[in-house]
Amino acid sequence: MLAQPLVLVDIEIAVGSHVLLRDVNLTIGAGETHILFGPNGSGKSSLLSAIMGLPPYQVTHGEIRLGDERIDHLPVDARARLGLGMAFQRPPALDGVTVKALAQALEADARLADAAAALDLADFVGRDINVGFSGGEIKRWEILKLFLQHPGICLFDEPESGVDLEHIAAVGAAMGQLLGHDASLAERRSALIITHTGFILDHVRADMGHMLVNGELVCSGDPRRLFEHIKAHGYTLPPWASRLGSVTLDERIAQ
Ligand SMILES: Nc1ncnc2c1ncn2[C@@H]1O[C@H](COP(=O)(O)OP(=O)(O)OP(=O)(O)O)[C@@H](O)[C@H]1O
Repeated sequence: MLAQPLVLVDIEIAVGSHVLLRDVNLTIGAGETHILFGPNGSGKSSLLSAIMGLPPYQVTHGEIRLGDERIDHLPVDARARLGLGMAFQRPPALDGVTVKALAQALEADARLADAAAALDLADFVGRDINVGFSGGEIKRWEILKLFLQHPGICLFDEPESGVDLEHIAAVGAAMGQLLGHDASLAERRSALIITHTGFILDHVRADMGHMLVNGELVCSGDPRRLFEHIKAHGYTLPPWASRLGSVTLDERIAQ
């Protein structure tokens, strides 16, 4: 599926009456890869879940657009059909559904063998999805799943966490291949990637980085520079980054 721009306009995300994110404005152009940084509990996974349309995360203000289509009122399956795909941080086990069966349902049999081999999952095609998989195997399966689904825009929730040092390069290389980072911009997939370690920056062409603190996007800028700043100074506002939102970072952290 071809990449399309994903646009978030002034969105607020809540679970029941509890607001988790507010004033989020973000545009990921077709074929672009954006990186999302932020401390634990800042709302990164909630943001990805709300974009994907997963309950209980509700968009209570603003709009999410995929290409020309407004998607924030659509159920998760409709969003998937329009080209959104997500590699989950903690996906469920699917008893009775094998990797091979899902590949067949997605009409992706032809892609299965090579992609599974690249992710060292060739022996897993007959197994039920995530049943008895180790933490690292689950993460590799989530990337393989996106290879089968071929979405136009991929959301990755900490794809490296729990992956050992030998497999981490394979995960990074597979993500780069999935996103088409050796292809022209028109042939690439778009992506929004949550990372704490920054490992993915060695493997994909990241176009933009964003910092999320206390449920608000506070700044954006060059992803490598932003990551180096976070390593040196924590989740503080870099003087060179474009500031977003209406209050200062210190004010936001104090809230
Ligand atoms: N279903 C929910 N009900 C109530 N609160 C929730 C729910 N989901 C998330 N939260 C809260 O929202 C806040 C943000 O959680 P989220 O998982 O999005 O953070 P995160 O930035 O992804 O953190 P981490 O880096 O630790 O994975 C947390 O305080 C969390 O407890």
